[in-house]
Amino acid sequence: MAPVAPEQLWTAVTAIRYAFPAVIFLYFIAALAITVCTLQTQRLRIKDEHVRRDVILGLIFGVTVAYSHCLLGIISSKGDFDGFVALALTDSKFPVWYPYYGTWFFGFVVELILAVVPNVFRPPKSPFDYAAIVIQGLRICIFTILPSLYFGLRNDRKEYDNCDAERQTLLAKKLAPKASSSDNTTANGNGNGYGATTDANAQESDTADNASDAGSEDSWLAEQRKAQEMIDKRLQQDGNWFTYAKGFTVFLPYLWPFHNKGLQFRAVLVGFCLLASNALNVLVPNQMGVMIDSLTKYAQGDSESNIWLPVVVYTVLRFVSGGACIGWIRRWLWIPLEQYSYDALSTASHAHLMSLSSDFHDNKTSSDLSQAVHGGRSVADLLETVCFQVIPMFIDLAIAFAYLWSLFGPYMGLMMAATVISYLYITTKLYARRASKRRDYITIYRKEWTIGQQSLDGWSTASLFNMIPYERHRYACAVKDHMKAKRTYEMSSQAISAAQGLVMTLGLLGALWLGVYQVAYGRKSVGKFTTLLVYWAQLQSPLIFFSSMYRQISYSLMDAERLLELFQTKPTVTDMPNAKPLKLGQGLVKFDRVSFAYDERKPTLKNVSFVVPPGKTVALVGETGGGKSTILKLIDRFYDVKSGSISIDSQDIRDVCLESLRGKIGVVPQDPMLFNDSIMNNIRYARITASDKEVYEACKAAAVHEKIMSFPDGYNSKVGDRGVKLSGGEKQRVAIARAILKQPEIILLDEATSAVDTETEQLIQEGFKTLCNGRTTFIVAHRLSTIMKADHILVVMNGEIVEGGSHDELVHKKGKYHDLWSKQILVKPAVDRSRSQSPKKRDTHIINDLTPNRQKVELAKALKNTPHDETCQSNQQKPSDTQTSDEGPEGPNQDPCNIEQGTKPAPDTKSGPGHQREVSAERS
Ligand SMILES: Nc1ncnc2c1ncn2[C@@H]1O[C@H](COP(=O)(O)OP(=O)(O)OP(=O)(O)O)[C@@H](O)[C@H]1O
Repeated sequence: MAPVAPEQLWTAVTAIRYAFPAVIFLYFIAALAITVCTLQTQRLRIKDEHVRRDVILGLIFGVTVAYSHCLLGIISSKGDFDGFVALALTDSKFPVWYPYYGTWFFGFVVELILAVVPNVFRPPKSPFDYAAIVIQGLRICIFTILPSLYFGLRNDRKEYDNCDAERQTLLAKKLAPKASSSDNTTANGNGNGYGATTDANAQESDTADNASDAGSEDSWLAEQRKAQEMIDKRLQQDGNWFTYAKGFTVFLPYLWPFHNKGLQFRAVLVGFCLLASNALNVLVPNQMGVMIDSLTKYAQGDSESNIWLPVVVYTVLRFVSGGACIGWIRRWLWIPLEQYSYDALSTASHAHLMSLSSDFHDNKTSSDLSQAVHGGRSVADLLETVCFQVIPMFIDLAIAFAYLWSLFGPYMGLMMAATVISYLYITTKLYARRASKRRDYITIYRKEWTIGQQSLDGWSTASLFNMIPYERHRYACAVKDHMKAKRTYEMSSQAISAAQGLVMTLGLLGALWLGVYQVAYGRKSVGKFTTLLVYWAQLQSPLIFFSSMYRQISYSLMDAERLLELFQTKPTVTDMPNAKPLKLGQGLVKFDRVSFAYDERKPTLKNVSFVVPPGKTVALVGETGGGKSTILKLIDRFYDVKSGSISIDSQDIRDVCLESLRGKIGVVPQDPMLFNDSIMNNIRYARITASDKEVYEACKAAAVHEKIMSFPDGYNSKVGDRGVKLSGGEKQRVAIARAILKQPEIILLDEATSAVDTETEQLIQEGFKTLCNGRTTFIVAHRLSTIMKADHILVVMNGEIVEGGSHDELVHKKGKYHDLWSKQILVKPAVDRSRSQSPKKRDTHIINDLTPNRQKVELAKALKNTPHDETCQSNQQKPSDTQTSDEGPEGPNQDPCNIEQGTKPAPDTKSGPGHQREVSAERS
C-alpha cells in the first residue's frame, strides 16, 4: 500500500512541474545574456569545442525528443525549452558553456524529484505509466551524461591557442576589407560566437560596413566601416560589452539632468507613463473581451448583464492609451528632457571641437566635424530607442507571455514564446544574409548619384571634350545597375517579410487552434477569444519594430563612438596652469633654437633662431614648403614648438594665456577664410565692437572700399560659402581690412597680397604702411620685390634659416637669396633705384613687380633692345603708371645683371623725375 501524499506535496510537485520550464527558460536567457556581455576575452580550445559541441548537441536533441512524448502534459514545455537550447547551441560554433551547466543541473534535480515523488505516492499501474517512467529515467540519464561528457572530454593539458573564440560582437560580424577568411578565428567580430554561424554570409552585418573591395568602397560605406572598426577595437580593448558600455558613461551628465530636479521628476513620470502604456496594452484587449462577454450574455437573455459599463470602460481605456492622452502626456513630459540632452551634447561637442588644436583640425574634414557634432543627436536617439522601444518591447513580450498563460493556459504562453523566438531568430538570420545585397545596393545607388552629379557639375568639361554622349551613356548604365541592385535587394526584403509573415501566421494558427478548442469545449468565453485575437495582433507591432531596431541601434552606436572619440581627444595647445596674460611692451620676438615637426618622422623646422627687434619688419622668403608659414603658425601658437622657445618681450608664449597672445596678433593668412555672411560682418569679425566708420576706414586702407561700394549691395553683399563670391584679390583685401581693423601689436602677413594685381598691391602697401608702422611685422612672400625693403630678410630652406640680412646685403652675398632674386623679373620704380641710401632711411613701403602679361610686354621690349638675353639693359626708361607719387627719386638700384656680374649697380643716369622702371631679363 503506497503512502498517501499530503495535499501540500502534490501542490508543490504541480508547482515545480509548471514553473520548471519557465524558470529554466528565464535562467538560460539571463545567463546567456550575461555571458555574451562579459566573456569577450575568454579563450577556449577550439578543436575540443567542435567535438564536444556536436556530441552535446545530439544529447540535447535527445532530451527534446524525450519530452515530446508528453505532448499533452505541461512538461512538454520543457521540451520546447530544450529545443530552444539546442537552437542556441546549433547557432554557436564556439559556445560558452556556463549557461548550459545550470540547465543540466536544474534538469537533473527537477527530473529526479518529478520521477521519484509521484511514483512513490502513486505507483505505476498501466504499461503507459511504465513507459513514462522509462522515458523519465532516460532523461535523467541524459542529464547525468551531459556534464560527465562535457567535463570528461575536457583536455586540460592542451595549450590555449591565440584564438579568442568566445569573443563576439553583439552588433555585427564582419569581414574587414583586407581580412582573409583565415582570419575567421583570430579576432572577435569574425563570426565566432553566440547566435551566429560562421558561414560567410552570416558573418556580414546589416550595417553595410563590410566592403570587400576597399578600392571601390563608397565613402559613406568606408565611414561606416571605420566606425565599426572603432567599436570592434574598443570592444577588444575593453574585453566585454559591460566595460564597453561603461565607456559611454562620459555622456551621462549630458543625458541625465543631474542638477535639475524638475527634469528628473519628469523623467520619473515618463517611466510611469511607459509602464502605464505596457499595462494598457493588456487592459484594452482584456476590456474588449469583457465587453463582448457582457454583450453575449445580454444577447442570450441575461438582462442583468450590464452592457454599458464595459463599453464606457473600454472607451476610456482606448482614449487613455491613445495619442490624445498617455502618448501626449509622455511626449509633453519628454520634450524638455530631449531638448536638455540635445542642447547639452551639441553645445558640449561643438565647444570641445572649437577648443581642439590645429593638429586635430588638420586631420579632419568638415563633414567629419559636423558629423561628430551631430553625433550628439544620435546618442540621445540611442537613449530614446532603448528607453521607449527596446525596454517596452521586452516588457510587452514578458507580459504577453504571462497574460496568455493565465488566460488560456501554459500552451498559449508557450505558443506565443515559440512564435516570438522564431520570429526574432529568423529576422536576425535573414537580415544578416541580406547584408551583402544591401551593401551592393547602397554602393550602386550612390555610384549612380555620384556619376549624375559629376557629369552635371562637369558639363563644361564634357562639352569641351565632346564627351556628352559618353556621360549620357555612363549615367544610363549606372541607372540600370541601380535598378538591378534594387530589384535584388527588394526581393530579399520581400523574402524576409514573407518569412516573418509566415511565422506570425503559423503562430496565430496555433493560438487560434488552442483558443477555438478551449472555447468550443466551453472552458473559455467568446470574449476571451476576442481578447486573444486583439492581443495577438497587437503583439506584432513591437516585433515589426525589432527589424529596424537592430540597424538603428548599430548606426546610433557608430555615431556615439565618433562622439566618444571626439570627447576623448584633448587639445594639445592649452594654457599652462596659472598662465598670465601677455604683457606686450615693444614687441620683441625671439626664436631660440626652435625645432618643430608636424610628423615626428619629418622635421619641419630645425634649430631656428632669430630675433626681431620691436617695431621692425622681418620677411621670410625661400623655397616652397621650406617652413615659412609654419614659423608664423608657431608665433600664433597654432602648434607648440617641440624644442627651443619662442618669446615675446621675454615672455615664453607657452607661459601666457592663449587668448591674450592671439588678441595681440593680427594675421592675414595665405587663403583667408570668410564666413557666408555680409562683407560688413566678415570684416567686423576682427573687432565686433567696431563702428561702421571704422570698418570703412580699414577697407579704405586695404584698398577695397571702392570695390565693395561698387557691389549692388555694398557692404551688405553676401560673400558666399568661404567667400566664393569674391575674387582671390578681393578676399585677400577683405582679410587685410580685418587685420587693419583689429589693430594688433604684432602682424603676420602670409602671402597677403599674392592674389592682387600690381596696381592694387601698391595701394595696399599704403594700407600696410599704416598697419605696420611701429609694429613688429612678419611677412612671408614669394615675390621678392614685395619685401625688399623689409628691415631684415630671412631665407628659409628646408626648415632652416640659411641666410639673413637686408636685401642689399643678401643680394651681394650671392647666396640663396641672390639665386632667388636673380630668377625673378624685377620691376620697380626707377625713383627707388639708388642704392646709396641706407636701408634704415628707406621707406618701409614695399614695391611691386608686374603682372605676368605686363612682364611679357616689358620683357619683349627689353629683348628688342638687347641682342642677347644675357645682356642687361639696366637703364631702360619707361613711363610707369604704377609709380606712386611718394616714392622718392633715390630708390636703390636693383639690377640683377649687375649683381650677378658682381659689379655695383650704376646710378640710373637716364632716370627722370617721372615714373621710371628698370627691367631685367629673366635668368634661368
Ligand atoms: N598641417 C600640416 N600637417 C603636416 N604637414 C604640414 C602641415 N602644414 C605644412 N606641412 C608641411 O610642412 C612643411 C612646411 O610647410 P609650410 O607651409 O610652413 O611651408 P612654406 O615655406 O610656408 O611653403 P609655401 O611657400 O608653399 O607656403 C611642408 O613640407 C608641408 O608639407
